[in-house]
Amino acid sequence: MTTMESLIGLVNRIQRACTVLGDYGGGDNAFSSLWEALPSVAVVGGQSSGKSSVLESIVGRDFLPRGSGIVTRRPLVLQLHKTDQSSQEYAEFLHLPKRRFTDFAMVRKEIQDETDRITGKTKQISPVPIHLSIYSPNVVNLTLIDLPGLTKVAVEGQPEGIVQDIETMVRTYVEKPNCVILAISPANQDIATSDAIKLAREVDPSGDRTFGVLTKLDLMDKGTNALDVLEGRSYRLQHPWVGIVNRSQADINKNVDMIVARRKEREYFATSPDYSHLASKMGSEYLAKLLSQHLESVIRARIPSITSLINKSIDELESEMDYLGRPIALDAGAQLYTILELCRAFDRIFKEHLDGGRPGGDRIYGVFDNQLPAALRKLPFDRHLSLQNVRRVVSEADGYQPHLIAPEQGYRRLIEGALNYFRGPAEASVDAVHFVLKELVRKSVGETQELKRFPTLQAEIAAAANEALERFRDESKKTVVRLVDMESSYLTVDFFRRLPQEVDKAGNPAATATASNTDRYGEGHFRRIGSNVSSYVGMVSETLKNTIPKAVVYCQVKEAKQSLLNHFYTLLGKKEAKQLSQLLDEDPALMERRQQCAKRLELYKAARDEIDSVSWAR
Ligand SMILES: Nc1nc2c(ncn2[C@@H]2O[C@H](COP(=O)(O)OP(=O)(O)OP(=O)(O)O)[C@@H](O)[C@H]2O)c(=O)[nH]1
Repeated sequence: MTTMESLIGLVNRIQRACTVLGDYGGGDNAFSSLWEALPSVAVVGGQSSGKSSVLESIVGRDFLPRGSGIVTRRPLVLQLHKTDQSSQEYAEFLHLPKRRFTDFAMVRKEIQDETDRITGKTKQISPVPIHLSIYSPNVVNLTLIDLPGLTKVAVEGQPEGIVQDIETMVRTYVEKPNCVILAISPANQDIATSDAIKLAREVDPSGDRTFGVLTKLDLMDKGTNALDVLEGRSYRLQHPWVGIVNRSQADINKNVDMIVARRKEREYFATSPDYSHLASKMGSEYLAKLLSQHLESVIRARIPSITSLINKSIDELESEMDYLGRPIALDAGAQLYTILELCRAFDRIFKEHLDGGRPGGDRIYGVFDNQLPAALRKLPFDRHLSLQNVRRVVSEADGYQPHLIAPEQGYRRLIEGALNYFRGPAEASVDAVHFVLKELVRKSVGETQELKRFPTLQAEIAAAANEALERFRDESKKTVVRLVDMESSYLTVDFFRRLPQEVDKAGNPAATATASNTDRYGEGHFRRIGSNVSSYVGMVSETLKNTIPKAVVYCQVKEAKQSLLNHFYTLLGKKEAKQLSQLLDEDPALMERRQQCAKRLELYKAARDEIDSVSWAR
C-alpha cells in the first residue's frame, strides 16, 4: 500500500541521489534535470518575515542559523521524517553520512560551517543545496527547501550583486511548475508590499501552487486584524491562507521551548476573538499537515510523468554511451583485446568497400577494364615497327653477314624491344590499384565510428595499413614486370611455325617461299617482318591484358583483404602495457562527456529502482 511516508520518502531519496550526482537544477547543465521534475516545497519570504521561525516551528526545534545580514546563503533541503513516539530525535546531513546529531545547536553550527565551506567567508551565495534530514516523532513527513530571504539591500561585507543573485536563485526554484511555493508574509506589513507574494504572483499567477502564510498576527496594531487576508479577500489563492504566531524575539531570548511555543500558538487561535472561528485551520502544526498532504498528492500525480522522464532519459543516455563507447579496461590483456576489436571493426568496413556494400571497390575493375586496355592501345608500336626501324634493327642484328633465310636475330630484337613497352602499363596498373586501395583505407578509417574516440590508434592503423599497401605494391610490381619479362624470355614457337600458312591464308602471294627469295631485302620483306612482329606483340598484349589484372588482384587486392593488418598485429603482440594504453589515448573532451553520462545514468537507474521499490496503491 502506498503510504504518505513512502511517497515523500521516495522523492527524498531521489533528491538526495540528485545532489550526490551534481543534479540540483539550475539549467547550466547539458542534461535534463531530474531534480527539476521532482515536486518540492520552497519557502520564500522577505527578510525578517518569519521564515526561519516558521520552519523551526514546523520542525519543533531551534536549529537554523540566526544573525544579521543574509544568513541563509545556500538552499537548505530540509527532509522531515516522522518516527515512532518513543524514538529519539536526531538530524543527519547528506554530506556527513553516519553522523547523528542529537544536539540541535550543533546542527545550526554545521549549517553555518557547511555554508562557508562552499561560499567561503566572502558571504557569497551558492545554488548547491545542503541536505538535512530530521527524524522525529514531532514532525510530519515533509520536504521543504529553505531559500535565502529576499532582500532589498546588501549589508556591509556582502557583495554588491547579492540582492540580484538571491532573487535569481529563488526564482529558478519557484519558476518550476513542480514547485509548491510557501510564501511567507508578515501580518504587520501591507500584503500588497510582500516580497513573497510579489514573486509568487509573477511565477504562479493563478495561485495554484502557492500557499500563503501570514506570520506575526500577534504583532498587529490593536483593533486591526488580518481577516481580509486570511479569508482570501485581499489576495486570492487557490489554497486557504494559514495564519501563524511564532515565538517573539523576547521568547527566543528566553529560550522558550518550541513545543511550548506550539501550545501557546494553539491557545492564541483558540482564544482569539478575531480568529477563533478559523482556529482549526491556523497554526504551524496545521500548516505542516496541510503541506504534507498536498505534497503527497502532487507527488502521486507526478509519478507517471517522472517515470516516463526517467525511462526516456535512460534510453537516451544508453544510446549516447553506446555511441561514445564504454570505458576502457585498465589491464593490458583487455586493452589488447579492445585494440584488436577496433582493428577488426576497421578491417570489416575496408572489406565491405572491396567486396561491395560500400562504394569504391568497383574502381579497381575500372582500372582493368579501361585504364589498362587504353594504355596498351597507346603503346608506340607503329613507330617501333615502322619500315625504317624494322630495316635498321634487322640490319644491325645481321651485321656484316645478312640473314640467309629468316632474320632470327632481327625478329628477336624487334620483339624484345616491343615487349619492353609493356612494363609501363603493367606498372601503371599496379599504381592505379594502389591508389584506389589507399583511398579505401582513408575512407574506412573515417567511417569506423568506434575509432573516433582514439585518435592515436586511428592514426596508427592508417599508417600500418598504408605501409602494408606499399609492400603489396612492391610485390605486385615485381610480379607484373616478371610477367612481361617472361614473355620476352621464351617466344611462342607455334606462332612462328604457322606464319607462312597464315600469310598464305591471308592471300598474300609474296609470302610463299619462292617469292620471298626474290624479295629478300626489299621493302615488302621488311614490311612483312614488321607485320609479323606486330601480330605477335598483339597476341602478347591480349595475354597481358588478362594476366596483369590477375597478378594485381593476387598480390594487392587479395593481400589487402586477407592480411592488411597482419604485420601490425605482430607488432601489437610485442607491445608493453604502457604502449598499449598509449594507443588507447582518448580525446579528453570525450572522456569527460562519458563520465558525465555515466553519472547521470547511475542517477536515473537509482531513481528507477527507488520508484520500482515502492508498491503503488491503485
Ligand atoms: N511576535 C512575533 N515575532 C515573530 C513572529 N515571527 C517572527 N517573529 C520575530 O521576527 C524576527 C525575524 O524572524 P525570523 O524567523 O528570523 O525571520 P526570517 O524571515 O527568517 O529572517 P531572516 O532569516 O533574517 O531573513 C525574529 O525576532 C522573530 O522572533 C511572530 O509570529 N510573532
